[in-house]
Amino acid sequence: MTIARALTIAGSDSGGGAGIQADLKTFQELRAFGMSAITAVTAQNTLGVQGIYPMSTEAVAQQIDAIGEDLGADAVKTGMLFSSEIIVCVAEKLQQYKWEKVVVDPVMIAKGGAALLLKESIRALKQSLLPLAYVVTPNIPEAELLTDMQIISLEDRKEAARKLVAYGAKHVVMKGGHDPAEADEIVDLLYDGRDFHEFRSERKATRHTHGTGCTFAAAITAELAKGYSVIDAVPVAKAFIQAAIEDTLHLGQGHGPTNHWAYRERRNSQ
Ligand SMILES: Nc1ncnc2c1ncn2[C@@H]1O[C@H](COP(=O)(O)OP(=O)(O)O)[C@@H](O)[C@H]1O
Ligand SMILES: Cc1ncc(COP(=O)(O)OP(=O)(O)O)c(N)n1
Repeated sequence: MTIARALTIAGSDSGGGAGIQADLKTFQELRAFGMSAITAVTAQNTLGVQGIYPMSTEAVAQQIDAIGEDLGADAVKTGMLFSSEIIVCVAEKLQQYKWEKVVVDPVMIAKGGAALLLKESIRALKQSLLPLAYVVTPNIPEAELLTDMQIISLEDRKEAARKLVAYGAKHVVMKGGHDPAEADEIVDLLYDGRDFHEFRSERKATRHTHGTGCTFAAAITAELAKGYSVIDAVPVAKAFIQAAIEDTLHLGQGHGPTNHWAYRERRNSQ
């Protein structure tokens, strides 16, 4: 039996809804063996981010080496990278181990407003990491900052996706959760450098969406690790996050986490 191996390089969320914790839960639920390299430790819960403690680049590099020299990875996801130094270090390691199935979730600002990436590091993300991205998964505000353009319409999103491919990403999945129109339907847009594909779902009226972006990108990563194509991975990730949002856990006093076992439970009961 072949075991799909998925590595996440991201920050730790003590509240368990986003970051490394969301990624590993998602990998496990989708039957990929999860591994991690932690870039920063955050003290965080459903009310917000209370503290950020970045790791040294030596510590990040050593964790990645520990996996690259022994277990290996079929797909890699990057999340919160915090600084230009960590971005450059991760980019070097991705190249050293020749990892190609790389999902870059360009995490910048948490829902509560905390900066998870230093403003001056957006340039490093663009220059060092985007050319290595097999898939990049920005939300609309992240896509705006990466492309220096305002995104209002679907046409704007398409223009931004073309720019991201011009920067070197092979595929763009632009998430629609932050659509300024707040429409009843959410459209996540996939661009493969040639064609656009729209993935539509019902917008749930809930405050329990902490970690949706991490979970969605981790689900894509798990599917890629298992050998599926991007066009096949995105609908699975979409069904995974929809179930995780709908079957809410009602945890915490603020933006609660999503339910990472909902997708499996739904399938088991079919
Ligand atoms: N209220 C919601 N109802 C249903 N799906 C949602 C909702 N909010 C976000 N999603 C889905 O969750 C994923 C993450 O979206 P988004 O919120 O845009 O990203 P991020 O968490 O990075 O800000 C996307 O697939 C999006 O369609
Ligand atoms: C440690 C850590 N990494 C990433 C995030 C952002 O996660 P995201 O999925 O974008 O969800 P929100 O924070 O926006 O709800 C995070 N909060 N912490």
